[in-house]
Amino acid sequence: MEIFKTKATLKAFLKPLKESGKKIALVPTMGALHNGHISLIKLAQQNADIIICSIFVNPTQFTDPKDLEKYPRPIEHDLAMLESAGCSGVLMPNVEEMYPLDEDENWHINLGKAEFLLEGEFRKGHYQGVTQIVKKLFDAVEPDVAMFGQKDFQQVLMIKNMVKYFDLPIQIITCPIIREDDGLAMSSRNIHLSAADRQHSLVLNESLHFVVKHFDEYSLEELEAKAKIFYKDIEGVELDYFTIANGNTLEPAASKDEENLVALVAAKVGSTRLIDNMIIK
Ligand SMILES: Nc1ncnc2c1ncn2[C@@H]1O[C@H](COP(=O)(O)OP(=O)(O)OP(=O)(O)O)[C@@H](O)[C@H]1O
Ligand SMILES: CC(C)(CO)[C@@H](O)C(=O)[O-]
Ligand code: BAL
Repeated sequence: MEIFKTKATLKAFLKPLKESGKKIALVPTMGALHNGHISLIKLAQQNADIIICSIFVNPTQFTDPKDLEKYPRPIEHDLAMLESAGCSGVLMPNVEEMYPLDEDENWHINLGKAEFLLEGEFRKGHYQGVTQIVKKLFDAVEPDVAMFGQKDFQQVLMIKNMVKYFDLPIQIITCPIIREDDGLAMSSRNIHLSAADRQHSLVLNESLHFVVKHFDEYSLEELEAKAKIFYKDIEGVELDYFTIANGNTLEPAASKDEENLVALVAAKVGSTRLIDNMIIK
């Protein structure tokens, strides 16, 4: 597995591979890898010949400086995981490599109304930062396909909008959510959960599961109300939102008959903010 600190060395590595017709996949990450990330690598291997993973904790998508500061960075562990997963190359740039210019501060593109809902409401400007770095990574790698996890449901929608905005010839593949045995969605931030938080965090999966299981029995209002009751009286858990939304617009579902429905949740568990979702249909 090759390790690249600069875009130029990665481009030089990829050039002959592209010329010989190899299909390239990019798996963008912020590191602190777990089996969710490895599932992205494995799915990439089914869709391409050469798999490039990027590890970059992107400052422009963090709205809370403490969140950025304490983001885990276990680099040796990450490289060992990628090596044994059969990843072809890793791009590990520093901040100057990705943001060399003052103009970088001016990034703004139209991502549609959904940018401002849900995560966009709680993390203002988050998706401008995400799409800015993903565009830079796409420019550096020029992949045929790129893999993103359904765990960040809204992120996938924003990336697809960014791809449309620039008319990029890149296929976006969404990977299912990988969970721990007890249902908690794997996330790099889970490492910050105390033993009590870890127990309390199960409420996200349980409330989503309830909505999917009982979807036919109740109205949308009843489902949301019942899901929110799960969060009452759990010490240290603070619900940011629980919504049943249209999977294309992320607007609250107006009717149970809509075609794409998804339940999405974000909650603070102790000092850690977690997100999760389940597709209803
Ligand atoms: N449990 C999971 N199952 C599938 N994909 C996942 C999972 N967790 C993260 N991913 C995907 O991995 C990619 C990189 O995500 P990232 O490095 O931010 O990890 P993360 O675990 O989501 O971390 P955090 O949520 O703490 O930022 C994203 O496309 C994300 O959706
Ligand atoms: C896509 C991404 C790597 C951009 O920094 C990040 O938002 C993530 O890890 O989901
Ligand atoms: N996994 C999404 C990246 C973030 O939380 O900033």
